[in-house]
Amino acid sequence: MERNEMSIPVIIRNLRKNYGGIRAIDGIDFIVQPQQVHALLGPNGAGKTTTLKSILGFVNYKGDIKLFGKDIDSVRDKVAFVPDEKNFYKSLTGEQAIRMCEKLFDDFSTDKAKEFFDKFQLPLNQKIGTFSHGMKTQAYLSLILARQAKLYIFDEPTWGLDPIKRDDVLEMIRDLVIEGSSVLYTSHIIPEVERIADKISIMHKGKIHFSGSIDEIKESYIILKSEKRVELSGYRVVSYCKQNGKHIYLINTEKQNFSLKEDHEYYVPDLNEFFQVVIRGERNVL
Ligand SMILES: Nc1ncnc2c1ncn2[C@@H]1O[C@H](COP(=O)(O)OP(=O)(O)OP(=O)(O)O)[C@@H](O)[C@H]1O
Repeated sequence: MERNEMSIPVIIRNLRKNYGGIRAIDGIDFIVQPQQVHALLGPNGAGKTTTLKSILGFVNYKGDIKLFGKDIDSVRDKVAFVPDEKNFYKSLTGEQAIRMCEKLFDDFSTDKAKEFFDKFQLPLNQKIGTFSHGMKTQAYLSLILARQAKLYIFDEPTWGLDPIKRDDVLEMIRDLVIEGSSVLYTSHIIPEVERIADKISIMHKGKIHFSGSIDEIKESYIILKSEKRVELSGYRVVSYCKQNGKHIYLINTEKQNFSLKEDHEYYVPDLNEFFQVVIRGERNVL
């Protein structure tokens, strides 16, 4: 093992996972760097949850996953996660769940957990199984954020939350990296990703199609939209799709001066436009 791998929260190399005949993950690589919020962004069925389950050792997989240079079982106490299915504490009240976490996790703060329950206005004496979807999400977040983990993994952490709670949770996630931890989370909500992610991996049909920052998107790509097909030989067209009757080209302009004689509409894409062309064009743009 290289020495510096021990400081890297997640390294994934050639991860593959099949469920019977379904190829859920098709050879992905990515790295979660220290003190970064890394978002795994993709449409339904992209393989995001399966990637998290593989990292956490909840499913068998092929390929290599290292957390702080080690296998998950050696570092489990440094990793806190909110799963996609929130059934674990359903027969417990908030109070009982907090007591259980106290016993389970050395890094758990009872005071912090109670503060979060209070902040989210969750009753401590009601069974978590009777909570609404949004309340369950908040209860799980309260129990996880009360830990002092080195790596936090969230599967759709804002699922079912109202806009105010969503904003609070996004701020809490940002605070984790300010305090020195690292975060990997899944989402398909682009404005949320735009707000808090340092790095974004776009996943579709089991593959990572882009991994980088919003600044890298803005510095290295343009979108060209046209009513008719455009001759772009000589340019690096990395993805193409047709939408609302328009031809849309995603062009990598790195180390190239982009100039067209004809009067075409072209501009620097925001994350939403970039995501749409990558996914609709089904291209790996790296
Ligand atoms: N237990 C399972 N058995 C069989 N197929 C599965 C299982 N879990 C996931 N899959 C399949 O693997 C693929 C990836 O699913 P996954 O849940 O990882 O996607 P996702 O990106 O998290 O989707 P979503 O955003 O809708 O939650 C899908 O085709 C899904 O049907």
